[in-house]
Amino acid sequence: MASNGVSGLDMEKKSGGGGGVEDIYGEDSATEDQLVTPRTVSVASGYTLLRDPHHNKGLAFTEKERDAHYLRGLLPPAVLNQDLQEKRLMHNLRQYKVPLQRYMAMMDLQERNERLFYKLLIDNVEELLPVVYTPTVGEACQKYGSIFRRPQGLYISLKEKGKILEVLKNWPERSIQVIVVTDGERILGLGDLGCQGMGIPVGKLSLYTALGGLRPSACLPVTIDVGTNNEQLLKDEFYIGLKQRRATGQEYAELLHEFMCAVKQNYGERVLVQFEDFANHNAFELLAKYSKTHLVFNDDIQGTASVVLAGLIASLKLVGGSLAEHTFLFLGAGEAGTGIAELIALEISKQTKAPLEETRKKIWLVDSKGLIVHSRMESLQHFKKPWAHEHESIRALLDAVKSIKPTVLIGSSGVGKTFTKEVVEAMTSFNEKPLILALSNPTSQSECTAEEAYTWSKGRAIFASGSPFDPVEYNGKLFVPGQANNAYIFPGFGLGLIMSGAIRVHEDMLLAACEYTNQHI
Ligand SMILES: O=C([O-])CC(=O)C(=O)O
Ligand SMILES: [Mg+2]
Repeated sequence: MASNGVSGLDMEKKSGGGGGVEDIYGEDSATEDQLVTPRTVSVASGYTLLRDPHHNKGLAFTEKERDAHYLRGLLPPAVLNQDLQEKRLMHNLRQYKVPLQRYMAMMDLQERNERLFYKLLIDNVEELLPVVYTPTVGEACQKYGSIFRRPQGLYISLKEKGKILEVLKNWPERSIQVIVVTDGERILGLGDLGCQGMGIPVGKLSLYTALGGLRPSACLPVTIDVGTNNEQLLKDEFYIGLKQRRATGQEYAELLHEFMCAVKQNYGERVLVQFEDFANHNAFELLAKYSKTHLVFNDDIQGTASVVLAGLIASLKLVGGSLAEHTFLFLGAGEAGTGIAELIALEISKQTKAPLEETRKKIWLVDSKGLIVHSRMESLQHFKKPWAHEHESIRALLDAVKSIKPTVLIGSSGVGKTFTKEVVEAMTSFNEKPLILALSNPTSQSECTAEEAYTWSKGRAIFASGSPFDPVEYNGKLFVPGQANNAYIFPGFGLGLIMSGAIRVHEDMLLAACEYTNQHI
Protein backbone atom coordinates (compact mmCIF):
# COMPACT_ATOMS: atom_id res chain seq x y z
CA MET A 1 0.00 0.00 0.00
CA ALA A 2 3.08 2.25 0.08
CA SER A 3 2.03 4.30 -2.91
CA ASN A 4 -1.43 4.79 -1.56
CA GLY A 5 -0.74 5.63 2.07
CA VAL A 6 -0.57 8.94 3.80
CA SER A 7 2.71 8.99 5.60
CA GLY A 8 2.30 8.99 9.35
CA LEU A 9 -1.40 8.16 9.31
CA ASP A 10 -0.90 4.48 8.60
CA MET A 11 -4.59 3.74 8.43
CA GLU A 12 -4.73 0.77 6.15
CA LYS A 13 -2.90 -1.70 8.31
CA LYS A 14 -4.19 -0.67 11.69
CA SER A 15 -6.68 -2.88 13.45
CA GLY A 16 -9.24 -1.48 15.87
CA GLY A 17 -10.97 1.87 15.35
CA GLY A 18 -11.15 1.70 11.58
CA GLY A 19 -12.52 -1.83 11.63
CA GLY A 20 -9.67 -3.27 9.57
CA VAL A 21 -7.69 -6.41 10.22
CA GLU A 22 -3.98 -6.79 9.85
CA ASP A 23 -2.82 -8.96 7.02
CA ILE A 24 -1.05 -11.36 9.37
CA TYR A 25 -2.25 -14.41 7.46
CA GLY A 26 -0.65 -13.21 4.30
CA GLU A 27 -3.89 -13.59 2.38
CA ASP A 28 -2.88 -10.80 0.08
CA SER A 29 -0.09 -12.89 -1.36
CA ALA A 30 -2.60 -14.31 -3.86
CA THR A 31 -2.50 -10.96 -5.50
CA GLU A 32 1.24 -10.39 -5.44
CA ASP A 33 1.95 -11.18 -9.04
CA GLN A 34 -0.99 -9.36 -10.49
CA LEU A 35 -0.46 -6.87 -13.27
CA VAL A 36 0.42 -3.39 -12.16
CA THR A 37 -2.04 -0.65 -13.02
CA PRO A 38 -0.66 1.97 -15.37
CA ARG A 39 -1.58 4.86 -13.05
CA THR A 40 0.48 6.35 -10.28
CA VAL A 41 -1.20 7.29 -7.02
CA SER A 42 0.09 10.42 -5.37
CA VAL A 43 0.31 10.88 -1.63
CA ALA A 44 -2.55 13.00 -0.40
CA SER A 45 -1.88 16.00 1.75
CA GLY A 46 -3.41 19.42 2.41
CA TYR A 47 -6.67 20.17 0.62
CA THR A 48 -6.61 16.87 -1.27
CA LEU A 49 -6.29 14.95 1.98
CA LEU A 50 -9.48 16.56 3.30
CA ARG A 51 -11.26 15.29 0.19
CA ASP A 52 -9.91 11.76 0.43
CA PRO A 53 -12.51 9.71 2.35
CA HIS A 54 -10.02 6.95 3.13
CA HIS A 55 -7.75 9.26 5.09
CA ASN A 56 -9.74 12.32 5.98
CA LYS A 57 -10.43 12.77 9.68
CA GLY A 58 -12.09 16.20 9.47
CA LEU A 59 -11.91 18.11 12.71
CA ALA A 60 -10.27 15.13 14.41
CA PHE A 61 -6.89 15.91 12.82
CA THR A 62 -4.62 16.75 15.74
CA GLU A 63 -2.44 19.87 15.90
CA LYS A 64 0.55 17.73 15.01
CA GLU A 65 -1.18 16.17 12.01
CA ARG A 66 -2.38 19.58 10.84
CA ASP A 67 1.25 20.70 10.74
CA ALA A 68 2.60 17.53 9.19
CA HIS A 69 0.00 17.30 6.41
CA TYR A 70 -0.26 20.95 5.35
CA LEU A 71 -3.72 21.40 6.85
CA ARG A 72 -3.13 24.67 8.71
CA GLY A 73 -5.86 27.13 7.89
CA LEU A 74 -7.88 24.59 5.96
CA LEU A 75 -9.82 23.59 9.07
CA PRO A 76 -11.46 25.69 11.77
CA PRO A 77 -9.29 25.83 14.90
CA ALA A 78 -11.29 23.43 17.09
CA VAL A 79 -10.06 19.86 17.37
CA LEU A 80 -12.94 17.42 17.96
CA ASN A 81 -11.91 13.92 18.82
CA GLN A 82 -13.60 10.99 17.10
CA ASP A 83 -15.94 10.33 20.04
CA LEU A 84 -17.24 13.87 19.86
CA GLN A 85 -17.61 13.64 16.09
CA GLU A 86 -19.59 10.44 16.58
CA LYS A 87 -21.84 12.07 19.18
CA ARG A 88 -22.51 15.00 16.88
CA LEU A 89 -23.29 12.80 13.89
CA MET A 90 -25.58 10.45 15.79
CA HIS A 91 -27.43 13.49 17.08
CA ASN A 92 -27.80 14.82 13.55
CA LEU A 93 -28.92 11.45 12.16
CA ARG A 94 -31.63 11.13 14.80
CA GLN A 95 -33.10 14.46 13.70
CA TYR A 96 -34.06 12.90 10.35
CA LYS A 97 -37.44 11.27 10.55
CA VAL A 98 -37.42 9.90 7.00
CA PRO A 99 -35.30 6.70 6.80
CA LEU A 100 -33.99 7.57 3.32
CA GLN A 101 -32.55 10.83 4.65
CA ARG A 102 -30.63 8.84 7.25
CA TYR A 103 -29.38 6.55 4.50
CA MET A 104 -28.20 9.50 2.44
CA ALA A 105 -26.51 11.07 5.46
CA MET A 106 -24.66 7.81 6.10
CA MET A 107 -23.60 7.53 2.45
CA ASP A 108 -22.36 11.12 2.55
CA LEU A 109 -20.33 10.28 5.62
CA GLN A 110 -18.86 7.19 3.95
CA GLU A 111 -17.77 9.36 1.05
CA ARG A 112 -16.35 12.03 3.34
CA ASN A 113 -14.76 10.24 6.28
CA GLU A 114 -14.72 6.49 5.97
CA ARG A 115 -13.12 5.88 9.31
CA LEU A 116 -15.85 7.77 11.14
CA PHE A 117 -18.53 6.00 9.08
CA TYR A 118 -17.29 2.63 10.33
CA LYS A 119 -16.90 3.87 13.88
CA LEU A 120 -20.57 4.90 13.84
CA LEU A 121 -21.67 1.63 12.29
CA ILE A 122 -19.67 -0.53 14.69
CA ASP A 123 -20.72 1.36 17.82
CA ASN A 124 -24.39 1.65 16.83
CA VAL A 125 -25.02 -1.58 14.90
CA GLU A 126 -28.58 -2.13 16.06
CA GLU A 127 -29.64 1.40 15.24
CA LEU A 128 -27.77 1.77 11.97
CA LEU A 129 -28.11 -1.67 10.38
CA PRO A 130 -31.70 -0.89 9.32
CA VAL A 131 -30.36 2.30 7.72
CA VAL A 132 -27.44 1.07 5.61
CA TYR A 133 -29.01 -2.38 5.14
CA THR A 134 -32.54 -3.81 5.00
CA PRO A 135 -35.13 -2.28 4.99
CA THR A 136 -33.88 1.21 4.01
CA VAL A 137 -31.36 0.01 1.41
CA GLY A 138 -34.34 -1.40 -0.51
CA GLU A 139 -35.95 2.01 -0.82
CA ALA A 140 -32.56 3.50 -1.65
CA CYS A 141 -32.21 1.09 -4.60
CA GLN A 142 -35.70 1.96 -5.81
CA LYS A 143 -34.73 5.64 -5.84
CA TYR A 144 -31.04 5.20 -6.66
CA GLY A 145 -31.32 7.21 -9.87
CA SER A 146 -32.37 10.36 -8.09
CA ILE A 147 -30.13 10.02 -5.02
CA PHE A 148 -27.03 8.96 -6.99
CA ARG A 149 -24.05 11.16 -6.21
CA ARG A 150 -20.81 9.30 -6.65
CA PRO A 151 -20.11 5.78 -7.83
CA GLN A 152 -19.43 3.54 -4.86
CA GLY A 153 -18.51 0.47 -6.84
CA LEU A 154 -17.76 -0.80 -10.33
CA TYR A 155 -20.41 -0.80 -13.04
CA ILE A 156 -19.78 -3.44 -15.65
CA SER A 157 -22.29 -3.28 -18.48
CA LEU A 158 -22.64 -4.88 -21.88
CA LYS A 159 -20.72 -1.86 -23.19
CA GLU A 160 -17.64 -3.16 -21.37
CA LYS A 161 -17.72 -6.56 -23.08
CA GLY A 162 -14.21 -7.56 -24.09
CA LYS A 163 -12.69 -4.95 -21.76
CA ILE A 164 -13.59 -6.16 -18.27
CA LEU A 165 -9.99 -6.75 -17.20
CA GLU A 166 -9.21 -3.13 -18.07
CA VAL A 167 -12.27 -1.97 -16.18
CA LEU A 168 -11.08 -3.82 -13.06
CA LYS A 169 -7.79 -1.98 -13.34
CA ASN A 170 -9.60 1.36 -13.26
CA TRP A 171 -10.66 0.64 -9.68
CA PRO A 172 -8.25 2.50 -7.37
CA GLU A 173 -7.55 -0.48 -5.06
CA ARG A 174 -5.49 -3.52 -6.01
CA SER A 175 -5.63 -5.84 -3.02
CA ILE A 176 -9.23 -6.94 -3.30
CA GLN A 177 -10.32 -9.80 -1.05
CA VAL A 178 -14.12 -9.79 -1.39
CA ILE A 179 -16.38 -8.88 -4.28
CA VAL A 180 -20.13 -8.72 -3.84
CA VAL A 181 -21.76 -8.79 -7.25
CA THR A 182 -25.36 -8.43 -8.40
CA ASP A 183 -27.06 -8.11 -11.76
CA GLY A 184 -29.98 -6.37 -10.09
CA GLU A 185 -32.64 -8.76 -11.36
CA ARG A 186 -34.10 -9.69 -7.96
CA ILE A 187 -33.24 -7.01 -5.43
CA LEU A 188 -34.52 -8.23 -2.05
CA GLY A 189 -38.23 -8.93 -2.61
CA LEU A 190 -38.54 -5.83 -4.78
CA GLY A 191 -37.85 -7.42 -8.14
CA ASP A 192 -35.83 -6.14 -11.09
CA LEU A 193 -34.16 -2.82 -10.23
CA GLY A 194 -31.49 -3.14 -12.91
CA CYS A 195 -28.38 -1.05 -12.38
CA GLN A 196 -29.91 0.55 -9.29
CA GLY A 197 -29.24 -2.68 -7.43
CA MET A 198 -25.77 -1.23 -6.66
CA GLY A 199 -27.03 -0.27 -3.19
CA ILE A 200 -27.02 -3.97 -2.26
CA PRO A 201 -23.31 -4.81 -2.87
CA VAL A 202 -22.37 -1.48 -1.25
CA GLY A 203 -24.49 -2.21 1.85
CA LYS A 204 -23.37 -5.85 2.12
CA LEU A 205 -19.71 -4.86 1.91
CA SER A 206 -20.06 -2.18 4.56
CA LEU A 207 -21.09 -5.06 6.85
CA TYR A 208 -18.03 -7.04 5.79
CA THR A 209 -16.00 -4.25 7.34
CA ALA A 210 -18.22 -3.34 10.30
CA LEU A 211 -19.04 -6.91 11.34
CA GLY A 212 -16.32 -9.01 9.71
CA GLY A 213 -13.39 -6.65 10.18
CA LEU A 214 -12.21 -6.57 6.58
CA ARG A 215 -10.37 -3.50 5.37
CA PRO A 216 -12.74 -1.28 3.34
CA SER A 217 -10.11 -1.08 0.61
CA ALA A 218 -10.22 -4.89 0.25
CA CYS A 219 -13.92 -4.83 -0.63
CA LEU A 220 -15.25 -4.27 -4.14
CA PRO A 221 -18.96 -3.75 -4.93
CA VAL A 222 -19.86 -4.70 -8.50
CA THR A 223 -23.05 -4.32 -10.50
CA ILE A 224 -23.33 -6.13 -13.80
CA ASP A 225 -25.71 -4.28 -16.09
CA VAL A 226 -27.24 -6.40 -18.82
CA GLY A 227 -30.34 -4.19 -19.06
CA THR A 228 -33.60 -4.33 -17.12
CA ASN A 229 -37.11 -5.60 -17.74
CA ASN A 230 -38.52 -3.03 -15.34
CA GLU A 231 -40.76 -0.91 -17.59
CA GLN A 232 -40.87 1.94 -15.12
CA LEU A 233 -37.08 2.23 -15.07
CA LEU A 234 -36.86 1.94 -18.85
CA LYS A 235 -39.13 4.97 -19.09
CA ASP A 236 -37.43 6.91 -16.27
CA GLU A 237 -35.32 9.79 -17.58
CA PHE A 238 -33.14 9.62 -14.46
CA TYR A 239 -32.43 5.88 -14.75
CA ILE A 240 -28.68 5.28 -14.43
CA GLY A 241 -28.45 1.97 -16.25
CA LEU A 242 -28.59 0.62 -19.79
CA LYS A 243 -31.96 1.40 -21.30
CA GLN A 244 -32.61 -1.94 -22.94
CA ARG A 245 -34.29 -5.20 -22.03
CA ARG A 246 -32.17 -7.78 -20.26
CA ALA A 247 -29.68 -9.78 -22.25
CA THR A 248 -30.18 -13.51 -21.72
CA GLY A 249 -28.76 -16.83 -22.88
CA GLN A 250 -25.35 -16.81 -24.51
CA GLU A 251 -24.93 -13.03 -24.41
CA TYR A 252 -25.52 -13.04 -20.64
CA ALA A 253 -23.37 -16.10 -20.00
CA GLU A 254 -20.46 -14.67 -21.98
CA LEU A 255 -20.40 -11.38 -20.08
CA LEU A 256 -20.55 -13.19 -16.73
CA HIS A 257 -17.83 -15.59 -17.83
CA GLU A 258 -15.56 -12.77 -18.91
CA PHE A 259 -16.14 -11.12 -15.54
CA MET A 260 -15.38 -14.27 -13.54
CA CYS A 261 -12.20 -14.94 -15.53
CA ALA A 262 -11.03 -11.34 -15.24
CA VAL A 263 -11.57 -11.36 -11.49
CA LYS A 264 -9.45 -14.44 -11.01
CA GLN A 265 -6.76 -13.18 -13.32
CA ASN A 266 -6.59 -9.79 -11.64
CA TYR A 267 -6.98 -10.69 -7.97
CA GLY A 268 -5.84 -14.30 -7.73
CA GLU A 269 -7.80 -17.43 -6.92
CA ARG A 270 -8.31 -16.54 -3.27
CA VAL A 271 -10.58 -13.59 -3.98
CA LEU A 272 -14.08 -14.32 -2.69
CA VAL A 273 -17.01 -13.61 -5.01
CA GLN A 274 -20.36 -13.38 -3.28
CA PHE A 275 -23.35 -13.60 -5.63
CA GLU A 276 -26.22 -11.46 -4.44
CA ASP A 277 -29.79 -10.92 -5.59
CA PHE A 278 -29.63 -12.63 -8.96
CA ALA A 279 -32.91 -14.07 -10.26
CA ASN A 280 -33.43 -17.78 -9.53
CA HIS A 281 -32.53 -19.20 -12.93
CA ASN A 282 -29.17 -17.41 -13.10
CA ALA A 283 -28.38 -17.77 -9.39
CA PHE A 284 -28.43 -21.58 -9.40
CA GLU A 285 -26.62 -21.85 -12.70
CA LEU A 286 -23.84 -19.41 -11.79
CA LEU A 287 -23.30 -21.09 -8.43
CA ALA A 288 -23.13 -24.58 -9.94
CA LYS A 289 -20.82 -23.43 -12.72
CA TYR A 290 -18.34 -21.30 -10.78
CA SER A 291 -18.18 -23.22 -7.50
CA LYS A 292 -15.94 -25.68 -9.35
CA THR A 293 -13.40 -23.11 -10.48
CA HIS A 294 -13.69 -20.10 -8.14
CA LEU A 295 -14.10 -19.20 -4.48
CA VAL A 296 -17.80 -18.29 -4.68
CA PHE A 297 -20.92 -18.52 -2.64
CA ASN A 298 -24.46 -17.36 -3.12
CA ASP A 299 -25.65 -15.42 -0.13
CA ASP A 300 -29.35 -15.84 -0.92
CA ILE A 301 -29.11 -19.61 -1.32
CA GLN A 302 -26.33 -20.56 1.09
CA GLY A 303 -25.99 -17.62 3.48
CA THR A 304 -29.70 -17.47 4.23
CA ALA A 305 -29.78 -21.26 4.61
CA SER A 306 -27.02 -21.29 7.25
CA VAL A 307 -28.60 -18.53 9.31
CA VAL A 308 -32.05 -20.08 9.22
CA LEU A 309 -30.78 -23.55 10.09
CA ALA A 310 -28.82 -22.07 13.02
CA GLY A 311 -32.00 -20.28 14.14
CA LEU A 312 -34.08 -23.45 13.83
CA ILE A 313 -31.65 -25.51 15.88
CA ALA A 314 -31.56 -22.77 18.53
CA SER A 315 -35.35 -22.60 18.64
CA LEU A 316 -35.62 -26.32 19.32
CA LYS A 317 -34.74 -25.37 22.90
CA LEU A 318 -38.11 -23.58 23.01
CA VAL A 319 -40.31 -25.89 20.94
CA GLY A 320 -38.71 -29.23 21.80
CA GLY A 321 -37.94 -32.26 19.65
CA SER A 322 -35.09 -32.90 17.28
CA LEU A 323 -34.88 -31.42 13.80
CA ALA A 324 -35.95 -34.77 12.33
CA GLU A 325 -39.15 -34.73 14.38
CA HIS A 326 -40.38 -31.51 12.80
CA THR A 327 -42.33 -30.93 9.60
CA PHE A 328 -41.44 -27.93 7.46
CA LEU A 329 -43.59 -26.02 5.02
CA PHE A 330 -42.18 -23.25 2.84
CA LEU A 331 -44.00 -20.54 0.96
CA GLY A 332 -41.50 -19.76 -1.80
CA ALA A 333 -39.40 -22.28 -3.69
CA GLY A 334 -36.66 -20.04 -5.01
CA GLU A 335 -33.09 -19.48 -3.85
CA ALA A 336 -33.79 -19.02 -0.15
CA GLY A 337 -36.58 -21.62 0.07
CA THR A 338 -34.80 -24.48 -1.68
CA GLY A 339 -31.44 -23.46 -0.17
CA ILE A 340 -32.77 -23.64 3.38
CA ALA A 341 -34.73 -26.82 2.65
CA GLU A 342 -31.63 -28.57 1.33
CA LEU A 343 -29.45 -27.56 4.28
CA ILE A 344 -32.11 -28.77 6.76
CA ALA A 345 -32.32 -32.10 4.91
CA LEU A 346 -28.53 -32.36 4.92
CA GLU A 347 -28.29 -31.67 8.64
CA ILE A 348 -31.03 -34.21 9.48
CA SER A 349 -29.29 -36.74 7.28
CA LYS A 350 -26.03 -36.08 9.13
CA GLN A 351 -27.73 -36.42 12.51
CA THR A 352 -29.83 -39.52 11.78
CA LYS A 353 -27.70 -41.20 9.09
CA ALA A 354 -30.84 -41.46 6.97
CA PRO A 355 -30.32 -40.91 3.23
CA LEU A 356 -30.94 -37.42 1.91
CA GLU A 357 -33.87 -38.60 -0.27
CA GLU A 358 -35.60 -39.74 2.93
CA THR A 359 -34.90 -36.66 5.02
CA ARG A 360 -36.24 -34.41 2.26
CA LYS A 361 -39.68 -35.98 2.70
CA LYS A 362 -40.42 -33.99 5.87
CA ILE A 363 -39.97 -30.78 3.94
CA TRP A 364 -42.71 -29.35 1.70
CA LEU A 365 -42.65 -26.31 -0.55
CA VAL A 366 -45.41 -24.16 -2.00
CA ASP A 367 -44.67 -21.95 -5.01
CA SER A 368 -46.89 -19.58 -6.99
CA LYS A 369 -48.71 -22.57 -8.49
CA GLY A 370 -49.39 -24.33 -5.21
CA LEU A 371 -47.89 -27.25 -3.32
CA ILE A 372 -44.97 -28.84 -5.13
CA VAL A 373 -46.10 -32.41 -5.74
CA HIS A 374 -45.03 -35.33 -7.85
CA SER A 375 -47.71 -34.83 -10.50
CA ARG A 376 -46.10 -31.45 -11.34
CA MET A 377 -42.65 -32.99 -11.89
CA GLU A 378 -42.53 -32.51 -15.67
CA SER A 379 -43.01 -28.77 -15.55
CA LEU A 380 -40.84 -28.02 -12.51
CA GLN A 381 -37.57 -26.11 -12.69
CA HIS A 382 -34.66 -28.39 -11.78
CA PHE A 383 -34.06 -26.88 -8.33
CA LYS A 384 -37.65 -27.67 -7.30
CA LYS A 385 -37.67 -31.29 -8.44
CA PRO A 386 -36.18 -32.83 -5.24
CA TRP A 387 -39.18 -31.47 -3.32
CA ALA A 388 -41.92 -32.99 -5.47
CA HIS A 389 -43.37 -35.54 -3.03
CA GLU A 390 -46.46 -37.73 -3.42
CA HIS A 391 -49.53 -35.73 -2.47
CA GLU A 392 -52.78 -34.55 -4.04
CA SER A 393 -52.62 -31.14 -5.76
CA ILE A 394 -53.19 -28.16 -3.49
CA ARG A 395 -53.39 -24.61 -4.72
CA ALA A 396 -53.69 -22.33 -1.67
CA LEU A 397 -51.20 -21.96 1.17
CA LEU A 398 -53.95 -22.22 3.78
CA ASP A 399 -55.07 -25.59 2.41
CA ALA A 400 -51.47 -26.80 2.32
CA VAL A 401 -51.01 -25.78 5.96
CA LYS A 402 -54.18 -27.64 6.97
CA SER A 403 -53.20 -30.76 5.06
CA ILE A 404 -49.46 -30.98 5.85
CA LYS A 405 -49.81 -29.70 9.43
CA PRO A 406 -46.27 -28.31 9.62
CA THR A 407 -44.60 -27.42 12.90
CA VAL A 408 -42.47 -24.84 11.09
CA LEU A 409 -43.75 -22.36 8.50
CA ILE A 410 -41.16 -20.45 6.49
CA GLY A 411 -41.89 -17.58 4.11
CA SER A 412 -39.31 -16.87 1.41
CA SER A 413 -41.44 -15.86 -1.55
CA GLY A 414 -40.71 -12.15 -1.66
CA VAL A 415 -44.46 -11.51 -1.50
CA GLY A 416 -45.75 -9.58 1.49
CA LYS A 417 -48.82 -10.24 3.65
CA THR A 418 -49.18 -13.86 2.59
CA PHE A 419 -49.22 -15.28 6.13
CA THR A 420 -52.81 -14.24 6.77
CA LYS A 421 -54.73 -14.41 10.04
CA GLU A 422 -56.25 -17.73 8.88
CA VAL A 423 -52.81 -19.20 8.11
CA VAL A 424 -51.36 -18.21 11.50
CA GLU A 425 -54.49 -19.41 13.30
CA ALA A 426 -54.30 -22.76 11.50
CA MET A 427 -50.63 -23.12 12.55
CA THR A 428 -51.66 -22.34 16.13
CA SER A 429 -54.53 -24.84 16.10
CA PHE A 430 -52.24 -27.88 15.90
CA ASN A 431 -49.01 -26.54 17.43
CA GLU A 432 -48.44 -25.53 21.02
CA LYS A 433 -45.69 -23.18 19.83
CA PRO A 434 -45.80 -22.70 16.06
CA LEU A 435 -42.49 -21.64 14.56
CA ILE A 436 -43.10 -18.89 12.03
CA LEU A 437 -40.37 -17.29 9.93
CA ALA A 438 -41.29 -14.40 7.64
CA LEU A 439 -38.03 -14.03 5.78
CA SER A 440 -38.80 -11.83 2.77
CA ASN A 441 -37.20 -8.40 2.60
CA PRO A 442 -37.57 -5.51 2.99
CA THR A 443 -40.28 -4.99 5.64
CA SER A 444 -42.93 -4.23 2.98
CA GLN A 445 -42.50 -7.76 1.58
CA SER A 446 -42.54 -9.56 4.92
CA GLU A 447 -45.08 -12.42 4.93
CA CYS A 448 -46.51 -11.00 8.16
CA THR A 449 -45.43 -8.57 10.84
CA ALA A 450 -44.19 -9.53 14.29
CA GLU A 451 -47.30 -7.99 15.78
CA GLU A 452 -49.55 -10.07 13.53
CA ALA A 453 -47.70 -13.29 14.34
CA TYR A 454 -47.95 -12.72 18.11
CA THR A 455 -51.52 -11.40 18.08
CA TRP A 456 -52.99 -14.03 15.76
CA SER A 457 -51.25 -16.87 17.62
CA LYS A 458 -52.34 -15.39 20.96
CA GLY A 459 -48.72 -14.98 21.99
CA ARG A 460 -47.73 -18.58 21.21
CA ALA A 461 -45.70 -18.15 18.00
CA ILE A 462 -41.92 -18.27 17.98
CA PHE A 463 -41.24 -15.64 15.36
CA ALA A 464 -38.30 -14.34 13.36
CA SER A 465 -38.13 -12.21 10.24
CA GLY A 466 -35.65 -11.22 7.55
CA SER A 467 -35.97 -7.49 8.21
CA PRO A 468 -36.05 -6.23 11.78
CA PHE A 469 -39.25 -5.64 13.75
CA ASP A 470 -39.54 -3.82 17.07
CA PRO A 471 -40.57 -5.74 20.19
CA VAL A 472 -44.33 -6.17 20.57
CA GLU A 473 -46.41 -5.95 23.71
CA TYR A 474 -49.24 -8.47 23.80
CA ASN A 475 -51.46 -9.13 26.81
CA GLY A 476 -49.08 -7.23 29.05
CA LYS A 477 -46.09 -9.32 27.95
CA LEU A 478 -43.16 -8.12 25.84
CA PHE A 479 -42.24 -10.30 22.85
CA VAL A 480 -38.88 -9.71 21.20
CA PRO A 481 -38.83 -11.08 17.65
CA GLY A 482 -35.70 -12.70 16.22
CA GLN A 483 -34.03 -11.63 13.00
CA ALA A 484 -33.02 -14.34 10.56
CA ASN A 485 -31.02 -12.51 7.94
CA ASN A 486 -27.91 -13.69 6.14
CA ALA A 487 -26.13 -10.61 7.56
CA TYR A 488 -25.64 -12.71 10.68
CA ILE A 489 -23.43 -15.10 8.81
CA PHE A 490 -21.86 -13.79 5.60
CA PRO A 491 -19.36 -11.33 7.15
CA GLY A 492 -17.96 -14.01 9.45
CA PHE A 493 -18.22 -16.77 6.88
CA GLY A 494 -16.39 -14.66 4.31
CA LEU A 495 -13.73 -13.65 6.81
CA GLY A 496 -13.16 -17.33 7.63
CA LEU A 497 -12.75 -18.19 3.95
CA ILE A 498 -10.25 -15.39 3.45
CA MET A 499 -8.24 -16.04 6.61
CA SER A 500 -7.96 -19.74 5.89
CA GLY A 501 -6.85 -19.10 2.32
CA ALA A 502 -9.66 -21.31 1.01
CA ILE A 503 -10.05 -21.55 -2.75
CA ARG A 504 -13.44 -23.37 -2.83
CA VAL A 505 -16.57 -23.36 -0.65
CA HIS A 506 -17.91 -26.74 0.55
CA GLU A 507 -21.24 -27.61 2.17
CA ASP A 508 -19.47 -28.72 5.35
CA MET A 509 -18.20 -25.17 5.78
CA LEU A 510 -21.79 -23.90 5.72
CA LEU A 511 -22.85 -26.46 8.33
CA ALA A 512 -19.86 -25.51 10.49
CA ALA A 513 -20.74 -21.80 10.21
CA CYS A 514 -24.27 -22.67 11.15
CA GLU A 515 -23.19 -24.70 14.21
CA TYR A 516 -20.96 -21.87 15.35
CA THR A 517 -23.72 -19.29 14.89
CA ASN A 518 -26.13 -21.51 16.79
CA GLN A 519 -23.78 -21.65 19.76
CA HIS A 520 -23.74 -17.88 19.85
CA ILE A 521 -27.46 -17.16 19.45
O1 LIG B 1 -30.29 -8.33 1.98
C1 LIG B 1 -30.98 -8.87 2.86
O2 LIG B 1 -31.52 -8.27 3.78
C2 LIG B 1 -31.13 -10.37 2.83
C3 LIG B 1 -31.01 -10.85 1.46
O3 LIG B 1 -29.95 -11.26 1.02
C4 LIG B 1 -32.16 -10.72 0.56
O4 LIG B 1 -33.29 -10.48 0.99
O5 LIG B 1 -31.93 -10.84 -0.64
MG1 LIG C 1 -29.79 -11.01 -1.06
